[in-house]
Amino acid sequence: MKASGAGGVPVVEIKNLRFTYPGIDGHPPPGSAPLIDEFSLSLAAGERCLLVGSNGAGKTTILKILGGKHMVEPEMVQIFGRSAFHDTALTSSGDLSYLGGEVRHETLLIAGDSEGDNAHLSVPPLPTLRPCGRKINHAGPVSLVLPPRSLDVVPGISPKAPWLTPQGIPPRISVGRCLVRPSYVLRLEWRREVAFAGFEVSIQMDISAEKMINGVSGIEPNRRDELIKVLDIDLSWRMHKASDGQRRRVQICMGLLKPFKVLLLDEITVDLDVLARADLLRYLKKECEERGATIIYATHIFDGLEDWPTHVVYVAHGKLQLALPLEKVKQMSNLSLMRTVESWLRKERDEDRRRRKERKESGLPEFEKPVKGSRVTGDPARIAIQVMNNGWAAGRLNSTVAGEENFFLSSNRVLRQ
Ligand SMILES: Nc1ncnc2c1ncn2[C@@H]1O[C@H](COP(=O)(O)OP(=O)(O)OP(=O)(O)O)[C@@H](O)[C@H]1O
Repeated sequence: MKASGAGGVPVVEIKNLRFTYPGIDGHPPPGSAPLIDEFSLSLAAGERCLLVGSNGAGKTTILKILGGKHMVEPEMVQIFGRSAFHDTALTSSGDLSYLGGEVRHETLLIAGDSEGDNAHLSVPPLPTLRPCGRKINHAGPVSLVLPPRSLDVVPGISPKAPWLTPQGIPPRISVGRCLVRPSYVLRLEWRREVAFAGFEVSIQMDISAEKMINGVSGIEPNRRDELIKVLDIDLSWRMHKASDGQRRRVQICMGLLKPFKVLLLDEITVDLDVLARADLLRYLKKECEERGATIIYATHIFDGLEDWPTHVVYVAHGKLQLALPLEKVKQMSNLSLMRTVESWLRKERDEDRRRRKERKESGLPEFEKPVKGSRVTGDPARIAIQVMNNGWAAGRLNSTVAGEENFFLSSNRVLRQ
């Protein structure tokens, strides 16, 4: 099934997307079913797509793939005809913006050593990413590997890793008792249970909202002022003392400062009061109508959304179920949008229950057993070749380490001082 924008050139194009969360072994276990499968969608400039589905349906995964956070084959997901994962300029320019929800995937830069510009083809296997005795046992996907001279395209270098600067990385980095000679930088992601602003700056430290917002350079002052007004931000708020909703407003403001062309929103309005949410939705609609921005918004909150989207996309079990213009949805059902979606989800749940009952009655386990350690994206034959070429399939490296220890340095040539 496929949704098409109103005849315009597609800005967002998903073609037969197939994705399974990769793991550290880099190989697909036999029989693993893809999490997202045969998913196609196309959206044009100015369109606002509401992405709906039950918990675990795959909405966040789809948004993150669109945001270039998971590797898929380039032709499967294109933004302005470019692969979001491979073409990092899409996000670094601000053209493509992802604003995540409560549990945010934070970026981690790892320096290591590998030869040449094709560093991304020779990422060392996981064990070599454990220098200094630090254990990496829980992870985010490897989303980007860059040779150091590409470092300036990585947005939001964390101030917690002062050795990483937009100018490049020094020839030697000292970490604890280790001296690392890096020639590539790995960008990993991992889940973190605290709110973060875009730009990888913690928004729970003792810093004013003003400093955070004005600290982003190259922003058009009128746009900044308008966002501060729309989100009703008091610039004197100290972030460590702000309420969840106040912090969330600053996070959203920072995520919208650059005039995005495509915005991916993964439920970010949970902490907002009714007024803030309504004003934000109005602002986003205006961005689409006046600037031709395209927005995909995954949410479970339908308040104020009745006439907001131009399209509604329903995903269940990683598969596209419906992708329709809002008018078509309204023609299909006399109910409100929320009640319509509720009826879809109810039907899906009843189907699931019926299937489980049938399995049980025929002596099978009620729930299908997930294959552990699922691994691969795209066509298995092609992936096999990629794995052979680079010794690395997109993997997840999860970190349970918090605070200062968030930043790992790794190398397959770690020198002792
Ligand atoms: N890092 C991960 N590794 C393996 N599986 C994952 C990972 N993240 C999510 N999943 C699985 O992928 C499926 C889809 O998750 P996803 O977060 O995309 O769903 P969602 O539709 O956004 O759900 P919700 O509405 O609850 O936010 C779930 O079954 C989830 O368990």
